[in-house]
Amino acid sequence: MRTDKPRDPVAGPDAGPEAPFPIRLSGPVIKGFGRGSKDLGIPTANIPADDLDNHPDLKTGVYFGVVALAPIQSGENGENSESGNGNTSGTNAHDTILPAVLSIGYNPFYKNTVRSVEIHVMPPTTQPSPTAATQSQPTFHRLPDFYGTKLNLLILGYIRPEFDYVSMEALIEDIRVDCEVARLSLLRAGYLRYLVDDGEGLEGVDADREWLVRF
Ligand SMILES: Cc1cc2nc3c(=O)[nH]c(=O)nc-3n(C[C@H](O)[C@H](O)[C@H](O)COP(=O)(O)O)c2cc1C
Ligand SMILES: Nc1ncnc2c1ncn2[C@@H]1O[C@H](COP(=O)(O)OP(=O)(O)O)[C@@H](O)[C@H]1O
Ligand SMILES: [Mg+2]
Repeated sequence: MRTDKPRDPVAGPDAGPEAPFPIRLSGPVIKGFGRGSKDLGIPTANIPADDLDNHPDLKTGVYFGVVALAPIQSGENGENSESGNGNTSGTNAHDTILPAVLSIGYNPFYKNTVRSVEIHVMPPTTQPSPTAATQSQPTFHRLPDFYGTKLNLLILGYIRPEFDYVSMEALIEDIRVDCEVARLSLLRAGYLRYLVDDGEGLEGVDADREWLVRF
């Protein structure tokens, strides 16, 4: 169970990801238990946990990183189904590397028996955070549904273990703080370079950014 200890505002070393990070996971977005949006108001894109077999030492918990979504396929007549997809964020998620916060594990609050990998995609860091404590009514980022789309995820750091909670409100509040920790963590130069090309030409970073948008 979570204690009332104040949370650290950032996670991971300031200089940038430290081994075993960055970790690459990818897969098609699959159906979960349908709780993220319905119960919590926090959509999470679930991907198969199979890739975790390559990382047997990776513990369950909450992590931050960056994601990219495969481009939307053109329709039968060659038209792009992008138009009218209801994306109100002002950016095309399918063109962009976006910040993310994720949980890997058994969701102790719900007592799942299978391990899941669930990613909450956040708005670009250039936009105001919808989950900031200063918002009168914090809300979680929502895109048009993208089930079946291939998603590439680069995990850059560990935030905390998974907990059980006394109430759903307490779980939601902790996930809200996770979003803020992820955002502030990614705004440091050593992490921001995964979201935005900093022109430094760092070999590992460039290779990871290229991998992210290769589908
Ligand atoms: C950043 C983040 C942190 C989470 N932390 C916890 C946690 O500590 N304990 C828990 O039981 N579930 C946690 N969850 C998982 C939620 O309970 C989960 O997203 C919800 O059950 C939705 O599942 P679904 O995708 O199967 O619908 C977390 C999810 C996210 C995105
Ligand atoms: N910001 C977002 N992050 C992740 N998924 C999102 C987001 N906005 C919309 N979605 C969509 O919502 C779905 C997840 O909703 P959720 O309620 O967690 O259902 P499920 O239990 O099927 O995973 C994702 O698969 C995706 O299609
Ligand atoms: Mg989900």
